Amino acid sequence: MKPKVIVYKKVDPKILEFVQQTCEVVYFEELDSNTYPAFFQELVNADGILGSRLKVYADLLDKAPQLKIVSNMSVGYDNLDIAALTARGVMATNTPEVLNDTVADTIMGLILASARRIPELDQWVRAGQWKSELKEQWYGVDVHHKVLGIIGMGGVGTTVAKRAHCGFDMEILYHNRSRNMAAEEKYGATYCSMEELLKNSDFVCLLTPLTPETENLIGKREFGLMKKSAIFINASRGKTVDEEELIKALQTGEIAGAGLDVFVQEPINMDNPLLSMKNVVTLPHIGSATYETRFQMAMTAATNLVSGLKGDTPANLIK
Ligand SMILES: NC(=O)C1=CN([C@@H]2O[C@H](COP(=O)(O)OP(=O)(O)OC[C@H]3O[C@@H](n4cnc5c(N)ncnc54)[C@H](O)[C@@H]3O)[C@@H](O)[C@H]2O)C=CC1
Ligand SMILES: O=C(O)C(=O)CO
Repeated sequence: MKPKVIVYKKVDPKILEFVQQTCEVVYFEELDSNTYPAFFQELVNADGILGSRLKVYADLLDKAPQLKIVSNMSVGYDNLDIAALTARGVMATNTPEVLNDTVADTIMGLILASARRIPELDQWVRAGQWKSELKEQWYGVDVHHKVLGIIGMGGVGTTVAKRAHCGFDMEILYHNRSRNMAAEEKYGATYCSMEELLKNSDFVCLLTPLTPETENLIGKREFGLMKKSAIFINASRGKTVDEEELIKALQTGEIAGAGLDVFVQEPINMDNPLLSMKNVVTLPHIGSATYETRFQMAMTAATNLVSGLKGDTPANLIK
């Protein structure tokens, strides 16, 4: 008998066909108040689940006594309680590497958009404000030859460093749990303390996973250490930053601007002050959201799922 799996995110039909070769698939394009009851019903005898963002904690695992593998279709896995999964002998996998280039492109987009004020000026042109030669008040700041500080020099961080160093002649500072010799050798990145990085960077880019250690990693003290001209970029998770302190730092001119792909609450509340700040560029968590990369992520997640259910060790087993 084929193992039973639930795919709870919209994926390309080719992904479903691949999984169906070895598994019986129950498919939900998304989980919402309409589909949750059926999802929980199917969970009772599911061997595997594939999707993203679902909080897989002990309470959910209690409803899934047969579960053998949780295949997360993202590299970040702060939605999984790894200790609870391990205690029950359930494998968990993620999708690293395949998204590095796309996420790094998004981050360069945020850096350029905030430094050169692209969304703000787009609005200005469309509003019919471009009536004479551009005045100094609309100038931006250069990105090339500036200092980029990367906190969390892993797969995505290294790929951002490559673009920034090779394409924009930027000087790279980084802070990480351990030295990244490849980034140092290939992209001239310099390892430094968090404090040094914050004091000396023109752009501070946060790329750590969300863990108990990194929750609110950047707050009042850290914004206070940054240059007043600094632009803060966050594409990790909203909770790695104290969002209230970010808002204050932007309001008081402690920093010059921000480019944000992630927020404490997603989708963002329309009354979030960040949305009314001209010096903030906001994106709806689109880091990896291209057709090509989402397909690769889904195929990686499907391959992990099938491999785990066949009794092999999945390539991206979270340890
Ligand atoms: N906005 C988006 O759509 C996306 C967001 N992400 C986020 O970015 C995170 C990083 O992704 P990858 O680079 O693929 O992961 P990775 O695991 O390759 O790199 C993370 C790096 O952060 C470092 N790190 C962890 N804790 C740290 C700490 N306390 N201080 C300093 N460094 C620390 C690690 O040593 C590692 O080098 C993901 O966990 C996810 O939350 C990733 C992809 C897309
Ligand atoms: O992979 C992740 O962690 C994301 O946030 C979406 O790509």
